[in-house]
Amino acid sequence: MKYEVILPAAGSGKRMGAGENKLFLKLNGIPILIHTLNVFQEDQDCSGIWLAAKPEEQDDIRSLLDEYGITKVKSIETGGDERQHSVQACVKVVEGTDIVLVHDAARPFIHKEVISRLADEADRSGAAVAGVRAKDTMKLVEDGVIQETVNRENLWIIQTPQAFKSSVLKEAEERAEADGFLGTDEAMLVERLGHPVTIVESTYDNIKMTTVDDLIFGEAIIKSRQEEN
Ligand SMILES: Nc1ccn([C@@H]2O[C@H](COP(=O)(O)OP(=O)(O)OP(=O)(O)O)[C@@H](O)[C@H]2O)c(=O)n1
Ligand SMILES: C[C@](O)(CO)[C@H](O)COP(=O)(O)O
Repeated sequence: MKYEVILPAAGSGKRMGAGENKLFLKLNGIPILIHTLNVFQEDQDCSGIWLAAKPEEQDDIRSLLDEYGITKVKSIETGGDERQHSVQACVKVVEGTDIVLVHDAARPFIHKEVISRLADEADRSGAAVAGVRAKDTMKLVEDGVIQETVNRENLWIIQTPQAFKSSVLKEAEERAEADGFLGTDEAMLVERLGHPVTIVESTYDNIKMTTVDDLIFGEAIIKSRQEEN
């Protein structure tokens, strides 16, 4: 199933504490942003990439695209203060296919096979997100005190990509903007329309590079994949 992908890349990486956008940090000598872009550059089903980036970082990103031979980027839009605003900037202009994926530029290890299942499922149901089952015992805590142990059978940890029919994503973003609603992922915006969102089982190594520990995990994932090949 052919798709376009939106990659929000306009974050600050505060929790990484590197003093710069974490997407420029290198794993195995290559910037995190390029690892993520390479996944979609190499996927035959991806017909175009729409990036959101800070204005002052766009020239550096264009240089990286040239250096690493990334040719599928159709547009670099100006990101906003919140992730949702960055995604919104791209949703307003994305065109090309009926299926649109949104994927954190900070998740460089997504598998092609998961992307493919997400695009197929979005084509069938209109909205599908990647997720993994909660593995640990889960508790609801208030003011440092456990309120209850939550049945983890029904708990999923949600990742990106999140895949949508273009019309569903555009309506969800428009309604959120009009209502001043801010969510932490696109599924939340679609859920509030009353539209069902399906889960596609992903992998635990599709981590978001968020804190310094993730750089160590990231290097280990790359090493283990190199050993597999
Ligand atoms: N205003 C924002 C905030 C985030 N993002 C992007 O959304 C993805 C997930 O966000 P997160 O991991 O929270 O990144 P940061 O905002 O950079 O991190 P932090 O919250 O630690 O500052 C990243 O690819 C990030 O670049 C974005 O495009 N625009
Ligand atoms: C969209 C997301 O990756 C799903 O897990 C996540 O919500 C984004 O992370 P953030 O740290 O809340 O920006």
